[in-house]
Amino acid sequence: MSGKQQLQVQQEEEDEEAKAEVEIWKYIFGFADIAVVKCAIELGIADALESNKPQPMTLSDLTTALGCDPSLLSRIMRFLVQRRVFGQTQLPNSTTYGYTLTAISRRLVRQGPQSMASLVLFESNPAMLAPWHAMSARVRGQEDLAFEIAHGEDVWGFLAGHPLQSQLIAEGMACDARTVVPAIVKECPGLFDGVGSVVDVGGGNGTAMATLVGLCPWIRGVNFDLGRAVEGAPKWDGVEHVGGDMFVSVPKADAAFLKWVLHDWGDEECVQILKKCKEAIPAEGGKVLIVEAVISEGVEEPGLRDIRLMLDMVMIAHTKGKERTEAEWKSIITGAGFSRYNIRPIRALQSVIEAFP
Ligand SMILES: C[S@@+](CC[C@H](N)C(=O)[O-])C[C@H]1O[C@@H](n2cnc3c(N)ncnc32)[C@H](O)[C@@H]1O
Repeated sequence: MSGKQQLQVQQEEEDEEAKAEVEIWKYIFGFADIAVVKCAIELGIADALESNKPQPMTLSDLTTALGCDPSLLSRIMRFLVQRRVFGQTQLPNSTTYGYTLTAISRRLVRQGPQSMASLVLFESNPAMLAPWHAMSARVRGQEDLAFEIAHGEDVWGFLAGHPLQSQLIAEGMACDARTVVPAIVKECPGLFDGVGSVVDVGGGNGTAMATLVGLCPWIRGVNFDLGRAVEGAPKWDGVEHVGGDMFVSVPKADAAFLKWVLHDWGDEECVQILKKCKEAIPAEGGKVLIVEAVISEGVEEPGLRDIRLMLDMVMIAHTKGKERTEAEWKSIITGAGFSRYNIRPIRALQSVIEAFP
């Protein structure tokens, strides 16, 4: 190696060290992001800004509206403005600044059409954070799931006995359903042509079916989930709630829809669930729509890939499932007896996998 090359290598190493010196702090204090956003939702900061729209709110306005300590609130806002969660703008003819919503904080408005607030509150709930501390034990080979190590039962057993968390998951999943279902309908033209009925298997509180029926009014929707999940669910036009166990049987329909259900389960359970879905749809013209992430090597948009890999870690912490590659999807789909499948990517964490009997 020439002297010049040696100097270049040395410089690169120094740059790498300098970057790492900063980056390591993200891992030390990474929880601050989730905790402060949770705090902002609980305080109702985005809701106050939404109510005052289009006027920005000064610190004094916000302090009065939320009944908060001004000095602490200003530090929270400084942190969140730095992350572009909120914006800050100088008021006309004034030296005072006001806070505004950004594309991120519009998703923190509790009742907003793009709201992801309930999903933040579900994932940051102490019961859902506890299993993260048991990940290493599970990875080292402890048979119990991380969730079981933390709570003594799996997530579904736990939710059955904890109505607050059960409601949080239902509302959290509904946030995703409200954005993903319109993306599916828009980006997969023809997907629901000639489909008269759809059963959403593990459909939670029915938001996905209600959204689908709203966009495709020729569809009769069935929202199928565990009895306790559908008992308290809201009533939706065009959607029938049915309680039951997808490992036993699935209500009949032209198409079965499974969003963020199979990733909660191991391969064996996925094959069992898919077989029950196959029994529920017509052998001719029926299909199963699996709305899940597909982890691929290389071609994924890097930001989405990162979140898909994060979601895979959530699966270790909370379930016995995983995010799957196309080869892994193919294995369980063919294992359940489907003859063919295709994958339709959408602008979301999930793709739509169509599986045909
Ligand atoms: C992660 S949530 C997904 C909810 C919904 N599909 C969505 O994406 O908005 C998984 C759902 O599976 C349901 N589930 C779990 N075990 C089930 C079973 N044995 N039979 C039917 N549903 C079940 C849960 O109650 C929960 O609503």
